[in-house]
Amino acid sequence: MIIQQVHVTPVAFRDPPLLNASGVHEPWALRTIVEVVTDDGLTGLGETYGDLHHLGRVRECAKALVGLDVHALNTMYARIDTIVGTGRRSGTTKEKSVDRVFSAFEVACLDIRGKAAGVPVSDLLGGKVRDSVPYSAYLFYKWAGHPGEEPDRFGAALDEAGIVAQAKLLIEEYGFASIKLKGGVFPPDVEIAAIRALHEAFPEMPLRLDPNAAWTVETSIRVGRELDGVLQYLEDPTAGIPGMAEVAAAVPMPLATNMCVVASEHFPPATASHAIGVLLLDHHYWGGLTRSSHIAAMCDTFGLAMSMHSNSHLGISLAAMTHLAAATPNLTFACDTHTPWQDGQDVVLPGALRFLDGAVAVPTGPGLGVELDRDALAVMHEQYETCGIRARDDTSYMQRFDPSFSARRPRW
Ligand SMILES: O=C([O-])C(=O)C[C@H](O)[C@@H](O)C(=O)[O-]
Ligand SMILES: [Mg+2]
Repeated sequence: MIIQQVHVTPVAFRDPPLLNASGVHEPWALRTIVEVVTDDGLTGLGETYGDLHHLGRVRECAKALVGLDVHALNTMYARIDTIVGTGRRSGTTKEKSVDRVFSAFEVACLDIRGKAAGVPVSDLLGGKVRDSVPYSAYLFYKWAGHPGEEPDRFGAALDEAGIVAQAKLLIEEYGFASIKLKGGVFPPDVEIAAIRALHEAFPEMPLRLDPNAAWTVETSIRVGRELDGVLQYLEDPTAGIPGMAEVAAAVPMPLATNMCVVASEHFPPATASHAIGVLLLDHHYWGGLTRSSHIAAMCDTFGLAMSMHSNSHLGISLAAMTHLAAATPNLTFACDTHTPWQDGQDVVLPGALRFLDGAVAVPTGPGLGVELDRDALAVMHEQYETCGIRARDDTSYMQRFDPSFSARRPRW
């Protein structure tokens, strides 16, 4: 199974104006689609970030993988390290860049290996321990529509009533059984009120709040204490391992992160200081599915619970996330997904991945279990060509409408 060709296609899809601590999502989200083709005619799919700088690296590395066997993942990683890492960056930054580029190719190779063996990717990761993977309703404060455009079908969510209405809509359509609110948008008391309103509207549902480190240690402790008994976990209230450790020691609920533990070298200080109780896995930056399984084993060793992080993504990523979650015994909590916000837009043929009661059934066919929709890929690539966006920049987009906006952290 020798790699003969690698196709790398940037795509763009519509994204609603979702608010966060950095600003607001632009009208188009970007992704890069990777297709690895072997000499025996098998094709594997991968999906990764779409920013131009990253796309350039993915393209450069794709050429270096031609001629390798799809099993030669260590050689593949070393080649990518030579191109992306050596001499250009050091430490965590270097490792993260290599992992980010490697991930899409690793997923595509696992897709091929699963197809060749006639087994799902979850089998290659040790076998599924659950038949379906629960996801949470990922709520965002949002504008009714992008400025100058018609409102989108989700409408505005700029206060607690809007957030509760959004939760109702997503739960009705997807059946989610837990809720995450993206915070760091309004002063903490406003977001506390939104969480309380959600608790009142959905008393049985586990709730999480993620302000993306928009708060000081003091604010984080105050919010954590006020939301005692209401939050399942509090995600990245403040920046950095030492700050998180201070908060963790003073609040009743566990702290989760996709910000302060993002490379292996963060494990020793984070575990020694008990900074986090939950790690959000993300194969896109942890170096693919196999390496993510190793991270899960590390979490098991250190007694950390697990959930999964997401960014705006399409169906190849959802399939990969679902296989990984299915084969991760210690994945404790429902995973994040941005799928509802893509509202049916996808590069894979419909039908393979379905949400039922908030969960996606683990595909049982060979490989990832999703097939590329070539027409959709062409349309989304054309959208990429014409949309004018080449890198995600929530802050500049926000500043177009509010020049005084600052993404400084901590803000409160
Ligand atoms: O858990 C998180 O930090 C995220 O999901 C990061 C994302 O980039 C989110 O903030 C977003 O889509 O704006
Ligand atoms: Mg987060």
